[in-house]
Amino acid sequence: MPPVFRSLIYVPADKPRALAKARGLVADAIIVDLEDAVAPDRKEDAREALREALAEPFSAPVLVRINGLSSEWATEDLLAALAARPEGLLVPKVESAADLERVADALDQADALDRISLWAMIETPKALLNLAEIAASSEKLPLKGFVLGLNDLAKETGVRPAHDRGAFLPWMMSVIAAARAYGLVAIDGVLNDFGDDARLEAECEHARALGFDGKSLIHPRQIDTANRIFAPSAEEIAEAETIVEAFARPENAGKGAIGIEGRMVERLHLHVAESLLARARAIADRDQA
Ligand SMILES: CC(C)(COP(=O)(O)OP(=O)(O)OC[C@H]1O[C@@H](n2cnc3c(N)ncnc32)[C@H](O)[C@@H]1OP(=O)(O)O)[C@@H](O)C(=O)NCCC(=O)NCCSC(=O)C[C@H](O)C(=O)O
Ligand SMILES: [Mg+2]
Repeated sequence: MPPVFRSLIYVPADKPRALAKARGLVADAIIVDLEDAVAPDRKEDAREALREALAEPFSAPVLVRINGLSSEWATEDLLAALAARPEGLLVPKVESAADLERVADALDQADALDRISLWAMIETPKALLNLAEIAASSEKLPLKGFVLGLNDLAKETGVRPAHDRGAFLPWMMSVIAAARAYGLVAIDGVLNDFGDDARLEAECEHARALGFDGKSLIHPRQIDTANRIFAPSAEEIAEAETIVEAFARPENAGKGAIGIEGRMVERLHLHVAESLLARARAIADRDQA
């Protein structure tokens, strides 16, 4: 089954009510945050809350976002995260493959390399310049995906975020190219205006059209929109079924390209259709769980 990551919601580790709520949310992953959502003087409390929270099950896989590797909190965060046994670690401000190797070494020492996946935040100019080597590190490290950090990218580059996200487009597409080259999941950045449903819908449609698998979120009200837009629509499923059925007909056996309703359809489209149907099945399974 292909992985399903339509919606990944950040939850500040030091907000007990939000953590309690997150346990039952229908997001595809929960990111318990020790980094930017937690004030410097709350870092220790947040680590303690993380340990307590992960002692009980969540309805979705949990990733823990540690503080940046160059921060004073990184080592303690790593230890706390490893003890809490999440499904994944989200590493912010990754700038090179060497950064991920450092985290993987810590996982290795804790005998956790085979049970905790790594996710890299792409949110600095150096990460953009080093995307190829960061993605290629997945050949030896348990790197599962990229999560865009558009707030930090705006801060670090001077880009002024606009509704159409035009200035981010080349970087977003570079992330998609690097992710696809190495079979990684690609997740769009957050929309800070969590009360703006129309803008959320537009950003999800935009990200899906660019090839992203899902969106990172900051508020529970954003989950349903992301889950709906990053899932294949009924129309797309029907179209994919038509293609699969057409290629299965005896008269089309051995043909590389066929015509369906006035349109050329090649075997590569059959593979796209089969992937879409597999994703739709995986999402149906996830939604029933
Ligand atoms: C953004 C918020 C601070 C808004 O909080 P608030 O005004 O309190 O929201 P509500 O009153 O509407 O909350 C309603 C109930 O929902 C719960 N809630 C709110 N947010 C979450 C959440 N993220 N997960 C789970 N539950 C949540 C509240 O507890 C209320 O429930 P109850 O108390 O029972 O009534 C707040 O939403 C928030 O803190 N969001 C997460 C912020 C965060 O994590 N930020 C860091 C990640 S984003 C980032 O860093 C991006 C990246 O790195 C980049 O560079 O771009
Ligand atoms: Mg950030």
